[in-house]
Order: sequence, then C-alpha cells, then structure tokens
Amino acid sequence: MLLAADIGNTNVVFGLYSEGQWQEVWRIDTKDEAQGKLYHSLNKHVKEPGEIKDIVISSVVPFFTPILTKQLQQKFGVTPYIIGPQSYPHLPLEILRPEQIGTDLVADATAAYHKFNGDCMVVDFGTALTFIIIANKKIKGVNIAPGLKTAMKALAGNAVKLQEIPLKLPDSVIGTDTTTAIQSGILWGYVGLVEKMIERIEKELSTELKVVATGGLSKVLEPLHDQFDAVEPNLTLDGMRLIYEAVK
Ligand SMILES: Nc1ncnc2c1ncn2[C@@H]1O[C@H](COP(=O)(O)OP(=O)(O)O)[C@@H](O)[C@H]1O
Ligand SMILES: CC(C)(COP(=O)(O)O)[C@@H](O)C(=O)NCCC(=O)O
Ligand SMILES: [K+]
Repeated sequence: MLLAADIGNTNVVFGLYSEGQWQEVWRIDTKDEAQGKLYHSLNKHVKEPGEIKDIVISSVVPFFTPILTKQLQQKFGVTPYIIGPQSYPHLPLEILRPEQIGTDLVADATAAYHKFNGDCMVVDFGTALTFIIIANKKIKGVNIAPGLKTAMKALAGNAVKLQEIPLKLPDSVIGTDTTTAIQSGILWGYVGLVEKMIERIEKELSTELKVVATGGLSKVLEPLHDQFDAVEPNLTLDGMRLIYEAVK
C-alpha cells in the first residue's frame, strides 16, 4: 500500500492507494503539525500500518517537510520519497524551472497529461489559485493568483468593517447587503477571472486545451463547471503516485 502526503499551505492531504484506487483520502490543517494530532489522524485512517510499504511526499511548505518525513519514517519504518527536481528526468513532461516550480503543480501536470495524453491545463483551487499549462510535452507555464479563501481573508484583514463570510455564490451578481456584496465580488469575480484566463491562454497558444479542475475549493464555483472537461479532487495525489512509479 502507498501512502501519499501532499503538504499544501492550508491542508496536508493524505491518500492511501492500493488495488488501483485511493482507498482513503483525508486532510489535516497544515498548522496542526503537533505530533499528537498527526499521530491521531494516522491511527484513525491507517488501519493496518504494516501494509504501508511506500510513502511519497510533495511539499510546498519547506519547514514542514522534515517534520512530517521523520514522523512517517518513525511510525511506518519506511523512508518517504520526497518529490523534487531529481524526480523530473523520469517524467514524460519537460518541467519548467525545476528549482522554482511547486512540486504540487508538477504533480498536477503529470496527472493531467496522463489523463488527456496531450495539451491540457489544470486549474487548482487551493490557498493559491493556479493555472498549469501543458503543451508539446512541456509545462509551458504557470499562473498564480490568490485563492478564494485567501482573497476573502485578505479583504477581511484589511478592511476594518468587513469580516470573513462563507464562500457561497449568491444568485444575484448585484450585492444588496455587505454579505452578498462580498460574496458576489469575490465569487462572481473569480468566475470571471477563471473564464478569462482560460480564454486568454487558449488564444495565446492558438489552441483549445482540455481543462481539469482540482483543489479543496474546486467545487465552490459551480457556474464554471461547463468550462471544465473534468473536476478531479484527487488529481495532485494521482500525479504524486505517477511520479513515484516513474522514479521507481
Ligand atoms: N471537502 C471539502 N469541501 C469543501 N472545502 C474543502 C474540502 N476540503 C478542503 N476544503 C477547503 O479547501 C481549502 C484547501 O484546499 P487545498 O487544495 O488542500 O489547499 P492547499 O493545497 O493550498 O493546502 C481549505 O480552505 C479547505 O477548507
Ligand atoms: C503556487 C503555490 C503557492 C500553490 O500552493 P498551494 O495553493 O497548493 O498551497 C505553490 O505551488 C508554490 O509555492 N510554488 C512555488 C512557486 C512556483 O510554483 O513557481
Ligand atoms: K495543493
């Protein structure tokens, strides 16, 4: 059984893979790295620790990488494989700026390319909202914007009279009180952002791309779903598994 840990800026997403599928996927807050919580979460979800023979980690939170690596090594007696630039020569894609690009974005690209077997794009709704563009067997480029919740937090944190409110898309685009004004501004605003980015990227490449959405907040913007060829919540985990298999 393979244990995958995707360390993002908000959540660490764990997945247990065997018999051709993710048997279990769960998340913890990245800030809850205290031993107690992590052990509790692993004990709850990993019913047979002896079955874990392989561990793969992707991390965009450098301080947390050695902490989690050590804890997983101690608990399962398996040395985790950490995805990084050394992994990339094994992949079917050429990777843009190996030392800079987030390993989660490389995992997304790897899974999307595997899925569509051609030019495509990933829209990842996490702490950041990222677009990863894959063309001619290369990661052609990336776009990074504040994620939905990050935008909400920044607004509430900088405007004295505004508070964080639930990320719920209002029916009307015209807000009629502070709550719906913020909800519309952020959520309908982001619908436009994503639509326009896809349009401009395709125009710049003079080609249509298959588009797959992922990330913890990928289901929030319902009106975008006809823009996507697929919504795959486990895309990053899939990519991590594919990278691990390619390296092995
Ligand atoms: N099942 C879910 N339903 C709704 N929101 C979710 C779900 N899982 C995660 N989220 C939200 O998604 C966000 C984290 O997304 P994620 O893609 O894991 O970000 P990151 O990789 O930056 O940590 C958090 O705001 C979390 O509350
Ligand atoms: C773009 C990101 C912040 C996304 O992180 P996430 O939203 O998954 O927490 C992360 O992939 C990152 O820190 N990347 C490094 C910069 C780059 O990819 O060019
Ligand atoms: K992520």
